[in-house]
Amino acid sequence: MSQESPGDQQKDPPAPHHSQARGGPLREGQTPDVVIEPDADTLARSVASALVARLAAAQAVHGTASVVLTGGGIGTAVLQRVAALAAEPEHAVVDWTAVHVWWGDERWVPVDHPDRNELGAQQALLDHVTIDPEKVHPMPSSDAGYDSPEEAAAWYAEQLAAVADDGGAVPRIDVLMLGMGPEGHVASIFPDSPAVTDERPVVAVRDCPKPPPTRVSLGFSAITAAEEVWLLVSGEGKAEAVARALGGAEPVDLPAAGARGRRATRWLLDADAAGRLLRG
Ligand SMILES: O=C(O)[C@H](O)[C@@H](O)[C@H](O)[C@H](O)COP(=O)(O)O
Repeated sequence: MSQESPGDQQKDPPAPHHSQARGGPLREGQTPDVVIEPDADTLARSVASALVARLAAAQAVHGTASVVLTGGGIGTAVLQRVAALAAEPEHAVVDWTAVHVWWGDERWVPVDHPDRNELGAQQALLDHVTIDPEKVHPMPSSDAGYDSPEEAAAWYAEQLAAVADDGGAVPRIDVLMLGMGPEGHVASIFPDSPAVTDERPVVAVRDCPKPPPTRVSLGFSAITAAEEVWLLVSGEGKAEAVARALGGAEPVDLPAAGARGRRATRWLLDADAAGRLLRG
């Protein structure tokens, strides 16, 4: 994204790194942006720069910023790059003590389990910046004292609602990042699963086809309440799902197709993940 960053709202979208998706039953104003970088490392660097810029801009307007993190390889690589930027005085433009940090999903495992997305985010970013612990909102772990993931999901929904300033269910979320599985799952919303149609902002997910089988996830009502949804996708194994999502797949078949932001939806891809998109 040397020419265009996904967080830059001011510029017109130039080719070749930035093109409009075609097809699909999208309403006006919902057409996703597609950004294609040559490889995963370049993608992580450019998304990190864009995220820092977007959060700094949100802080300039609102005083605080709010981000939803994702696990996964590219999501974690982005956080590592954000930490690197925070260590460079000329790029340390985000006040991390004024950032609300949320998660898109979490595995129902003990707090110190390596599968926890929270642990990955701590190691990649949160241990390397000065944060306000009151503004960091991990999803509960299985050993946190909740009887069930359903109870934990309800608690997380309360946390979101508690800081929503308009009496709504979800606070302003400036950027919500999602990885995508090769079959099109986002957060822990899997194809043909009850979470696809669950209208609650936070849901318990059981019998996941990918281990661990039990999780807590934001639902579509929370995901689509975000100002901007950024889908971070790298690798050839995702290329078909990317093409189907941008080609108008139904969210029940391919949940990533239902991940849309209020103001922007950005598909941030490496060349391998973009390999089956039609050009021209
Ligand atoms: O267990 C999961 O549900 C996955 O970890 C998922 O949340 C992840 O974000 C995507 O599958 C993308 O992961 P990659 O970026 O590693 O491909």
